[in-house]
Amino acid sequence: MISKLFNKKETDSVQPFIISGPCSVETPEQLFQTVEALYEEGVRVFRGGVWKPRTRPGTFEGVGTKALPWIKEVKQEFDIEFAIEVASARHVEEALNVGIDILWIGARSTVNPFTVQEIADSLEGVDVPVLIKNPINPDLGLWLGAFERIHAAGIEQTAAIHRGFSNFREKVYRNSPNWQIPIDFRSELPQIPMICDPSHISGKRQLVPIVSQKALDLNFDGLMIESHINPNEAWSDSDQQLSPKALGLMIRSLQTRKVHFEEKDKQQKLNEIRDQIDQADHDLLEAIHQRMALVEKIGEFKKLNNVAVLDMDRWKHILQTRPDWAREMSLNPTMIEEMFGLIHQESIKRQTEIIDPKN
Ligand SMILES: O=C(O)C(=O)C[C@]1(C(=O)O)C=C[C@@H](O)C=C1
Repeated sequence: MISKLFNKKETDSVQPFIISGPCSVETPEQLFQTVEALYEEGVRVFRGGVWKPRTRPGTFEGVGTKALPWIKEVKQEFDIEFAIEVASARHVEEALNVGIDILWIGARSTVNPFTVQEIADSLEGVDVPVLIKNPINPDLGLWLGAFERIHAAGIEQTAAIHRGFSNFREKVYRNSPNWQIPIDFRSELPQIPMICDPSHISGKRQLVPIVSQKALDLNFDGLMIESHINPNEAWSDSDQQLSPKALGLMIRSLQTRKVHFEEKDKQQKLNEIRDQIDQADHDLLEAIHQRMALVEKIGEFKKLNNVAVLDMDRWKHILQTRPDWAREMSLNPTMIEEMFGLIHQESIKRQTEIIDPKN
């Protein structure tokens, strides 16, 4: 049940917390059959879209309010909890009236502070867990802001859902994972459980196990995965839904990891390697410090001879050679290119301060 997610301690087993269910609730039969099959696979917390925010009009926008009694019925039949997406005060009211257990705020709502505030206001005095998906654009502040609004309304049980970020002509993912954003989120709000939604990141079912495994390797607390009794016939997101059987198989095949080393000698070994990393990082900073001193020397020289700070030819040469050197050392050339981009930016800043201290 969802309470497990909020009571999880760092030392607890790393079994991921699973929420599953169809992208959309379509018919009473589809809902019942999907829940029944997923229940057999061990799923106890369910999801199902009722009101669907779609990019383009004219596509299936969810069956709406009439799905709520169907959910109430399956909740009575099985001992389960059910989560639905809400995007307005009316949705919240209708969901709570039929005893929906968990609400989630979708990516298209998180992006809009007016919408989040409307939902927050409608939750004043209510005790219900709220899951908040990341905004569609890679903006950590918006995501954190949504939590601040919901917490200010008195909601205590909240969790984050990482569903990836919109992109342009990206070929692999439907929504780019940008893993650094949920990692940064966790360093800002470490007490908030983080769930990954591999279905929306992947966009195709073949990729769902890979993204799920990656999330577990990054120590996410749970997974929200779309599953449909007959994925190919689904009225929305048919490419990314798994059958309940496939979902069960996938969950059992996921490699779960421990959060920490348990044995003392292994922890000791880790500490030794970390000491070496500390030394390597210190050397790295020494090298950057030396480089900056040389950059400043050139800055003085340029000032004396009235030469401009930016030297495009030299910068191009650096941009060509450093990634090549990186490749020879089995380093990621793109990472090294980005690193030199930052270093060059700092060089320009320092030389500008030397040449023109007023700026
Ligand atoms: O080589 C120079 O002219 C420098 O000032 C050094 C440096 C660098 O950081 O390497 C800085 C600015 C220039 O655009 C090119 C290179």
